[in-house]
Amino acid sequence: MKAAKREKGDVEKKSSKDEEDTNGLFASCSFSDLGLHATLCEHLQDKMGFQKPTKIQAEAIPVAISGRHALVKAATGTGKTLVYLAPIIHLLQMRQPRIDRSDGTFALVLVPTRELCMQVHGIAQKLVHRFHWIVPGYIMGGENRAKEKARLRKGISILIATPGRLLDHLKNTSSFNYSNLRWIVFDEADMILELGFGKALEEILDFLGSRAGASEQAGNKKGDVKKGSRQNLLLSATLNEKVNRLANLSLDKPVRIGLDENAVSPDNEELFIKDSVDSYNLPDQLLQRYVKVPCGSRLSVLLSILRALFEREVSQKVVVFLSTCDGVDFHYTLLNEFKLQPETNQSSKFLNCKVFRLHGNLKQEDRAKAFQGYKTEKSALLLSTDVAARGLDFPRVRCILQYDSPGEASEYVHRVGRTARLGEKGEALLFLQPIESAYLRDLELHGVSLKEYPLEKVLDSFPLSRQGIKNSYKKQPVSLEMHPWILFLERALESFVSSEPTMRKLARDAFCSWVGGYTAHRGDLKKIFVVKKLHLGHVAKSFGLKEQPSLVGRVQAKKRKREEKKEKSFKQRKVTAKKYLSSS
Ligand SMILES: Nc1ncnc2c1ncn2[C@@H]1O[C@H](COP(=O)(O)OP(=O)(O)OP(=O)(O)O)[C@@H](O)[C@H]1O
Repeated sequence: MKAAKREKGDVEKKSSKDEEDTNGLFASCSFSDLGLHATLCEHLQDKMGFQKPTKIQAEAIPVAISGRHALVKAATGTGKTLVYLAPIIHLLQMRQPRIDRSDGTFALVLVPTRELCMQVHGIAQKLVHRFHWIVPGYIMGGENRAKEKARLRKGISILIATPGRLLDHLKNTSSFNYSNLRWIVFDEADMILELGFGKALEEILDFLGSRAGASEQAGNKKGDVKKGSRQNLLLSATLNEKVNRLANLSLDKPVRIGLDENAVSPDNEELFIKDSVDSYNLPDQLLQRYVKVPCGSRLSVLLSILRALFEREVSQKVVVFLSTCDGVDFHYTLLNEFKLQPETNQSSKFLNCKVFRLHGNLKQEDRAKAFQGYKTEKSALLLSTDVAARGLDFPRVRCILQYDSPGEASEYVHRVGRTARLGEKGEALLFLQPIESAYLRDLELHGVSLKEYPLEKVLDSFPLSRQGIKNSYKKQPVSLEMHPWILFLERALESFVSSEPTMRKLARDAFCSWVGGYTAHRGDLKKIFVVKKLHLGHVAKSFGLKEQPSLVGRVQAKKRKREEKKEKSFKQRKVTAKKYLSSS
């Protein structure tokens, strides 16, 4: 019998899920029907528990094997990573003579975030298990450049990279050998562009000699890149017209997969996607709801919902999306330290679960720890900015809370896409203030419609007698702001935040950043998220503050700090220049 040993406990679960295929996600063919090498198919099945390809894999893998350029759009969690990694590994392992590290990089995968970089690298490592001569590696912001240089010098066959760091090495690492480069993959292409890497990508394409129509690549210092056999792939769950320029620059007569007929323009070679309002596919089994909460009650409602979720099911994973790094830090500390007052006879933590945080201002090692930690934990809460919104595949996430609303509808789609992956159950809850209701209509334009969350029922479920509160309110309906549980929690939160100087500082910083973030909405969303309509005192209350911190003072202090910093580095430069001049 074949090596039937399973690597992971959940492999078995996946296999049976695949066989059932209640969601029609899987194709009826096998991986070998797609033309993949037998050893790779065996590994996919026996070691990774992938019994059958998903529909998007069945459609796109043969195209990728054929060598054609492709634009691939498919819902979140449908297995797009394998769409490019499997064909690349299949074609690389076939090469005779066998490829060697000294041949340098054959495939380049560009991703928008560091966590996605690590994740794709992890999958590539699993897939090359039986092909030890193929070496995956990654380079990304926040990592040690010298160590990366050493790894590039040794040779990396499949290189996964974030754009900024890749460009850095293209410019500064002379031993980086990409003369055999055959594939460039843009995973989450629209996000890479959203993050402002458009120009960097163009420079990268120039360096790699992969800009469409380039005769001899301008600025390619290597100049010896073998051309003609390039294949580029562009993928995302939300490919929209914003990627047209990149598609034009990097793709040659691409096959369009998963883009509906109306969204493509067959007569215009240059316009790959022509949708003005894009409609997005979301998993059918995803339960999507919204809850309208007046600003001042947001924090206590968030805490109540989280508590209800973890009380309902002790072992589960939840992600809360927030708009700013300061917001994540404040809520992270609060959730780790807040306890209901002793008068309630309850001194344990308010939320009985492990809490992780992820955002771009954390040190790289803390980011990596949080990413790995949340991934392996069976029951935990992750508080994150949008760094976790794209591509991350945390197993068994049951619920996504969008506490701060996303920007464009595409961001909504990616955030909720962290749950209900590959046929799993999942629910998503969007927080809105009553003044932001129009956002629901914006989502509807993109084919996304949400039901209302039964907040009152959840709040009423808290045993108020435990808190020493009379539950006579039940006799007559009260507004959310007057709900005894909410009033009780608000008081407890305010007294907790005001009694702890660290908490107060975190709350003030989070408040200021939140208001800043609110003003940053773009385009039509500016008409929905109008900062002037906000009651800043209520915003302050949503950070447990009794009074609204002064935004003006804060802005001035920030400016002063910036100027002090500038001054200091200018003085330092002067000293260094003086030293240099006197020694020469
Ligand atoms: N054929 C398959 N059979 C079983 N599981 C699979 C198969 N293909 C992929 N998976 C698993 O499905 C999950 C989602 O895959 P992946 O992360 O590639 O999705 P995605 O489409 O890239 O999602 P996103 O758009 O969010 O980035 C992963 O856990 C992956 O291991």
